[in-house]
Amino acid sequence: MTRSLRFPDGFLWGAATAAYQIEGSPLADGAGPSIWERFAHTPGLMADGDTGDIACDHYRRHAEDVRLMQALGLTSYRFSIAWSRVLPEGTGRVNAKGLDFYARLVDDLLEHGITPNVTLFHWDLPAALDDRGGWLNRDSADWFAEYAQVMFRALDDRVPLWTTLNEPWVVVDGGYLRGTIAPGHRNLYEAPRVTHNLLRASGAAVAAYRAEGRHRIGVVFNLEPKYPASTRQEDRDATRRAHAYMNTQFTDPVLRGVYPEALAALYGAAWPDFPAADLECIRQPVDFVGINYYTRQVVRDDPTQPPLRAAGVPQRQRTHTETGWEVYEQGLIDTLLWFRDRYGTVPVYLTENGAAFYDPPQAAGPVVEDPLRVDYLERHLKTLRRAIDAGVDVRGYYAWSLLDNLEWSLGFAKRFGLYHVDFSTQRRTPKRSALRYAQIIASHGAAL
Ligand SMILES: CO[C@H](O)c1c[n+]2c([nH]1)[C@H](O)[C@@H](O)[C@H](O)[C@H]2CO
Repeated sequence: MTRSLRFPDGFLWGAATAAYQIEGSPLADGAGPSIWERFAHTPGLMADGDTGDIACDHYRRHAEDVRLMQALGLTSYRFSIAWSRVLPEGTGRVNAKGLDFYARLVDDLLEHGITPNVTLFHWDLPAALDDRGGWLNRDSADWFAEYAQVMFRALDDRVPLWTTLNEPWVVVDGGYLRGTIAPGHRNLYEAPRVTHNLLRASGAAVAAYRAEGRHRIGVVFNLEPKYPASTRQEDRDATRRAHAYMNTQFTDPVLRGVYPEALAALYGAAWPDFPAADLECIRQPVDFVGINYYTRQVVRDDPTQPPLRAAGVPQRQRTHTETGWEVYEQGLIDTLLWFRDRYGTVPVYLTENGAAFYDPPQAAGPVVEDPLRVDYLERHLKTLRRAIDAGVDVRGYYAWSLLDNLEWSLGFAKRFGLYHVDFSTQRRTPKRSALRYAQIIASHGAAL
């Protein structure tokens, strides 16, 4: 007798996107430039010279895309606000046309029975604020709280789920340590200060929400479980460092009010002495946490890789995605159980999960066949069901992504979408994974 895989009543079935990756028209109707406008137009930084100038043209095709969501039976849609579309200089003047775009999108979603889940910051900081120091400037917490309050006052009557930040780790590691994403810095001393100001900003926005919000607000972390490559003490220590750097550097301050002790040793002289009052702001209680899960990392000691002194060990015996990530669904339940055991019963949404696979060129038929993505989706949803059965309070799942889109500096070649996008015609075509997801949604999981 196989146990039913039905998900709990009220569980949300969603898909996720982000403004700069899908909208296009980045400077339309009075919008100001973001740091991604600058980064993407800097020669040599983007694969194939791809930019978000058009992307999926969602700014103009949003009504069509909401109908695509309805066709799948989605009950929720996670998307981000382009901060500089609403506040062109980042603070002060509000661009009514920018705000109106998001109000119309929210109203359209609600008319189609789709719950909006709104991310305030998905990496596209207004360029005008970067000119004032960006996340290196302690004032960034106030700038973000001001922007958040504008959005709460405009849309909180219709938006039941808000998140402050998407994946602060990626901003810190990619934007300030490795330079692989905007603003493209490579500075060990900047990294922990940016972590701190991002978390301060999130806390300030949550505090602003408590003053007038009527619904729920959280924050989104990418969590990647780390497994030692061997039982050697050096590998176990390296695994602990990698876990602190990528995971608890962010979850512990927000959910426990302290940074992991390992960070001071990891950053050394670059580790600042943060005022205790800052941690009180950062630890503002959240109503839920979004977790983005894609893969795991097997870790070995590597003294040649400062500051982490750790390296990933390829698991060549297993399927990998086009972004080089191992398909490892066990890591999802390991992560969710770890999260619950460490932080208790804070509700969780799986706010991103998906894979880029090479979708072979296909005749322009009604469906793009993507068997590897179907398998990835099924593996992870079955595992999510196991985690819920084990007592983890998971309230929803968001496939990354609704559409093939701009995979940041990797460009358009990495395709994560449930819908294939022909970027020369903007034609959307459902992939087999979209149809399978629709079937799973229609049965509330029983069809898994
Ligand atoms: C480090 O992987 C992260 O969990 C992660 C993966 N992803 C993300 N974060 C971002 O939130 C999305 O904007 C990306 O498009 C998506 C696919 O790469």
